[in-house]
Amino acid sequence: MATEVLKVEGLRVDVQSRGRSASVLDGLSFAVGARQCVGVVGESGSGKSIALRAVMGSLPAGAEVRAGTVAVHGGARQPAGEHPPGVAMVFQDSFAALDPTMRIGTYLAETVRRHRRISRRAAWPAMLELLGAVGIPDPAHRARAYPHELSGGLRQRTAIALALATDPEVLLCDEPTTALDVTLQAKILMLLRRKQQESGLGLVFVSHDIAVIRQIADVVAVMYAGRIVEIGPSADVIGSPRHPYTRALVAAVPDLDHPEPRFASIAGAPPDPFEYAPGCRFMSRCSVAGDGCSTPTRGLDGTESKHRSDCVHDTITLGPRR
Ligand SMILES: Nc1ncnc2c1ncn2[C@@H]1O[C@H](COP(=O)(O)OP(=O)(O)OP(=O)(O)O)[C@@H](O)[C@H]1O
Repeated sequence: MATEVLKVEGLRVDVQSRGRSASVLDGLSFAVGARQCVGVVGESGSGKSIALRAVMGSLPAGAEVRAGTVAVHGGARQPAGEHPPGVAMVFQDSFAALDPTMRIGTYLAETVRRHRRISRRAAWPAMLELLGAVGIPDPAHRARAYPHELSGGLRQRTAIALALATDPEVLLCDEPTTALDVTLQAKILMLLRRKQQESGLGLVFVSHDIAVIRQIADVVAVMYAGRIVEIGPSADVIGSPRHPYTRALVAAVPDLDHPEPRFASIAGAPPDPFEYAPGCRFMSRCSVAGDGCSTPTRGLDGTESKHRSDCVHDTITLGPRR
């Protein structure tokens, strides 16, 4: 792998509800190289957002990091839960990222000024350049708008510009293009790709849309019930999935070349985190589950695992497949 810009190891996050506690992330480990994009897919509730927020050090109330480390740019491993330097995030909800009381140009220019330690006068054109780079038409005019005066698409692009204003080495993106139309989505993906090439930016890109992930990700991590169940080069994971869950997920994508595209869905629902049973969490929905899938074992990182290295059907790791 190229220079590693982010390494996450053994991340565990617990949430509390009515006096009970559940691990919604369980021993998550992955790495991102410079210019690399790690795409994260999985059903709703699998822990994609919580994973990014835990790495960013901005978990919602009620969620807490219980274990794990984060290292940036080959530096020392730090306990997860603090905002690591050089890491920025684009949230699903772009409203939350912007200050509703400030014109977007003022807010963005202020971020640029503080980060680059330049004068207000110098920050203004730099801000306009950023707005232009994310495809905002007529930046000088738009810069005077307040967040609520912008369409969802323009606001989302402003949020991306804001994240890029800090010149991050790693950008965590939580469904940043989901609300945008296909053309705009493609533009944003191209912009992120360009940033990767220009500045070596490493990306972690969460999406429920495998088509988008296939377009942007070099590596795909598939999450199920708080664990990564399969991770590897995207062509392999999407093209020839090994884990029964990944297979079901890929099979659920409609065949868009078919005259009448049809969605298949995965029967059943993911387990409630407060009810996680020992062993494989996909077992109850798995078409090939058998004896032994409910026996807990320990993975290399010490976490209970039936889903990863010891799934009877798969051995799922980064790197070339034999
Ligand atoms: N603030 C919170 N308090 C308690 N539980 C939470 C909190 N936020 C998330 N959870 C729980 O953590 C688990 C993972 O949620 P998360 O939002 O990370 O899933 P996701 O994969 O990002 O889903 P989606 O695709 O719908 O955004 C879920 O079971 C969710 O109910």
